[in-house]
Amino acid sequence: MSATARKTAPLPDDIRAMKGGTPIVSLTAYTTPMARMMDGVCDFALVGDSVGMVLHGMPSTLGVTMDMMVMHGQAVARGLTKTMLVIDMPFGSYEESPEQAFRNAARLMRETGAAAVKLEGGMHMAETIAFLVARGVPVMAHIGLTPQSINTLGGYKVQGRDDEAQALKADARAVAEAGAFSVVLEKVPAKLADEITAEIAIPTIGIGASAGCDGQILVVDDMLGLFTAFKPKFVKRYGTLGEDGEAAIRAYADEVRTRSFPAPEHTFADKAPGK
Ligand SMILES: Nc1nc(=O)c2c([nH]1)NC[C@@H]1CN(c3ccc(C(=O)N[C@@H](CCC(=O)O)C(=O)O)cc3)CN21
Ligand SMILES: CC(C)C(=O)C(=O)O
Ligand SMILES: [Mg+2]
Repeated sequence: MSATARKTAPLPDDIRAMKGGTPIVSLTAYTTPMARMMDGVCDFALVGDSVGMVLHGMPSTLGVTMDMMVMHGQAVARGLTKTMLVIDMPFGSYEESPEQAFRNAARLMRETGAAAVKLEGGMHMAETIAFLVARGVPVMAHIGLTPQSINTLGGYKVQGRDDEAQALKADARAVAEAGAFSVVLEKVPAKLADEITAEIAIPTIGIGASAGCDGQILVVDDMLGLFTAFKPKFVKRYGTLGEDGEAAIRAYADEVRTRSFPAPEHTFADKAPGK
């Protein structure tokens, strides 16, 4: 069933069941109004740790904290009734041990109402994914370009080219076998993304991957043209909100300086009407 025909949000198993069907539609969301715009249109919304870069001006996602994820998760949850909420586990909140991952995943779900968490990593996170799933935490995996590893990956580069391809396939298999209900493939060659999509039993969600993935995700501020500090090649701008906002602010500034704003209809008489 598509998100638009639903009365309630899908569950992780409903997303899993969309493998091979109509592509899964998703975007990031960090605030209530943005969540409302996509409610019932997207199948799931992700409170991404990209929030640090997009809303807080951080240079990478490494500085994002659990408290930030909880606060943005709560804001997004207030705007969703028909779209599933997924929340990123931030850097440092899950890598140490399965127990640490469970403690923090449980906090994210308890305090935000998210249906699932997402974490970065393939084979080396398989044990943690299985530990979480066994304890009631649905997990979306994220492999390929994993921005929390920017300092060991050496840049936001395409992953899985040439001799890296087999390792990326092994990561995809490992997270699927560990019980993840879906996996994000970020910035991997299209042919490799198609091969992984054909090979594993769970939906692949592409970002800079392939139209053949089982679904797609983008940072909503990127696709709206609202975030313009950088533009990855995989971003398509469907709107010009950044430019529109700048023009609106300039128009307001001009009108204030010329005293044409506020106009009479924006001001109040000293007697109430009819009195
Ligand atoms: N606004 C935004 N959009 C994103 O997609 C995003 C974030 N922030 N923050 C977290 C991660 C970081 N991601 C990024 C960040 C930069 C590039 C980028 O600049 N890519 C260039 C090439 C860079 C290189 O080769 O080193 C590109 O053209 O794709 C890609 C993905 C994806 N995620
Ligand atoms: C781009 C998506 C997949 C993400 O992890 C994020 O926004 O943090
Ligand atoms: Mg993320």
